[in-house]
Amino acid sequence: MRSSFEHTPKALGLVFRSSPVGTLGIGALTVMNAVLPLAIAYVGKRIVDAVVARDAQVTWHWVLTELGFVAALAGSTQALSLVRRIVGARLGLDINVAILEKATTLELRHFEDPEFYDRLTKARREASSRPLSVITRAFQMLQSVISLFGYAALLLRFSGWAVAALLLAAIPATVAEMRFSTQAFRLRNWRSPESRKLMYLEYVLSNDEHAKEVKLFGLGSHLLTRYRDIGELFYREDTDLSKRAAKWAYLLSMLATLTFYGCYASMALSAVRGTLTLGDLTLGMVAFRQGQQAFQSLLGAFGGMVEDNLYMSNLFAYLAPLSPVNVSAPMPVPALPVAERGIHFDNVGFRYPGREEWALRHVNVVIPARQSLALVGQNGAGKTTFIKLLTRLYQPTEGRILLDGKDLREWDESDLRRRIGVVFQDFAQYQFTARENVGLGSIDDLEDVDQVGRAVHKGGAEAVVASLKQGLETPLGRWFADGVELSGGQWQKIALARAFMREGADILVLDEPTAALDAEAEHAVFERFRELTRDKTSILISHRFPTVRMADRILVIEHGQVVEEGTHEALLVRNGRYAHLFSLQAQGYL
Ligand SMILES: Nc1ncnc2c1ncn2[C@@H]1O[C@H](COP(=O)(O)OP(=O)(O)OP(=O)(O)O)[C@@H](O)[C@H]1O
Repeated sequence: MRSSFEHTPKALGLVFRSSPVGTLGIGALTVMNAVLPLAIAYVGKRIVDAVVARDAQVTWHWVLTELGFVAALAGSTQALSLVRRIVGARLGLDINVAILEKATTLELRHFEDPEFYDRLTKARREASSRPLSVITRAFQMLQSVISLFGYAALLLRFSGWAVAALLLAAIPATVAEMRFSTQAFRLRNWRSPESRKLMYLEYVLSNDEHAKEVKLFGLGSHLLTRYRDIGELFYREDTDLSKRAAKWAYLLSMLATLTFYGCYASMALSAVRGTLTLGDLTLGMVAFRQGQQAFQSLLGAFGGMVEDNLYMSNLFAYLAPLSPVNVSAPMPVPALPVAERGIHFDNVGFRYPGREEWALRHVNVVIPARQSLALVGQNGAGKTTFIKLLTRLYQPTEGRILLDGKDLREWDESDLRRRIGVVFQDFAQYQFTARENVGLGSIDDLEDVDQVGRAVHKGGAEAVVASLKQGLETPLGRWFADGVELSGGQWQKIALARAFMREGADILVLDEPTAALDAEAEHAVFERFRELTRDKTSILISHRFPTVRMADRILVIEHGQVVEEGTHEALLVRNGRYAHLFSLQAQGYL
């Protein structure tokens, strides 16, 4: 039971911090909504008594009083729903911001971890509405308790049995409701991976990125069938549960109705016998029925709280501090003669989370400052992984990486980011303006048009920008009005320019961002890149040898290990793996 409510105080805190005045407003209006119906019931009795006594003046007086109360109740009910909407809107925004804020602090491994992704989806799904629901229900419970005590006090004047019957008859229905809401929660949580599949299929079927392939390969009906199959399964499960819940709700509400009519009959007979006035009978009936509703609503709110707490456990699990990365602490490796400035991979090994195989193993590489290095290897050899480790997107599973003699793990995140400029092969295409697409490379200089201009020049994107109607201020991509879609190669030049925004960076990494360029254009880009990075450390990955041979030094990676290294010429003389790959390409096989 305790665990059913453990998130309630946190949720209340969340709502209160989001809208303190609104929360107090909900509290005050809820109390009014509880007290006014009691007053109306009592006034009703006085009206009937005055009518029976044939006293017109008193009747008028009470009728007008009741009118006043009813008007006040209508006002407070409206105000309550208005305040709730306002508080809900504020809270929805605040929680979504908190969820996204958390997302910005996540590591790459979290986004690639399906379990964590599930948690994020679950948190986003209902999180913004549940905390408000908790507070609404808490106040609803308060309102019901006040009403219940009021009606019970009114009823006690006639019969203690009536009060007991009132309370007992509502319990089974509530227990059933609680059970069904727990089952609904379990069902939705359990099928959350399937829900993500559903969302993904929806995405593939409805976005421009996939539209070409979906049409040309005729995937529409196949994907739609998959979508429909999962959707139909969900539909069946949901309707089954709803039907069962409705059946039990009906049966158990009949129990409450029977109790009500039992009491009604007994009080009516007392009135016939003259032991109860007509006013008392009216009051008794109103008190019984409303009391029964208040009690049911109390228990309903209680069940609802249990349900909200279950859903909120998803939100709080997501927002909870993350477990530290499961890797060895900096290893007490004997100090090696490292270059004063430069990068040192010291016996580095890495396994992706949840994978058995090593993506990289026993990598020992020293890259002195200002050297240009090329990584060569077949698909899946581990080249990108090498870059991900160097940029600390992942941390080595074993060994360590030193930058200027200091373990990467000990570097301050922002210092490290400032020093490294990277373009990955799957770089992002932001649906923003050209200036923003470039400027995002150094967020503090987003507005600095001169710096953006310099980066555009270095990235070789001048012609691209010149072809845009509104120049740098042209929105790119097709998502928003007036957006201009670029070709793959043009996007790559924009992404290159983005990397050059970091003017302070002394390590530049290009992970095959030029695949969409023709061989000549790629060569030109790398020549320029080499020129611009003469006094910097540069690392490039390319499958094209004319580009690769420009580097001072080449590493050949195979199955996660460095198998050869040296200059282009030295590697050719060696006549090993590199020479083999080179001759294949020279003959036009690669
Ligand atoms: N996010 C990931 N999660 C699990 N395994 C991964 C992940 N990314 C890569 N791998 C695996 O790690 C190995 C090395 O991949 P990596 O991307 O480093 O290769 P690469 O040499 O850059 O290949 P390519 O030339 O195709 O870009 C591959 O076996 C790949 O399947």
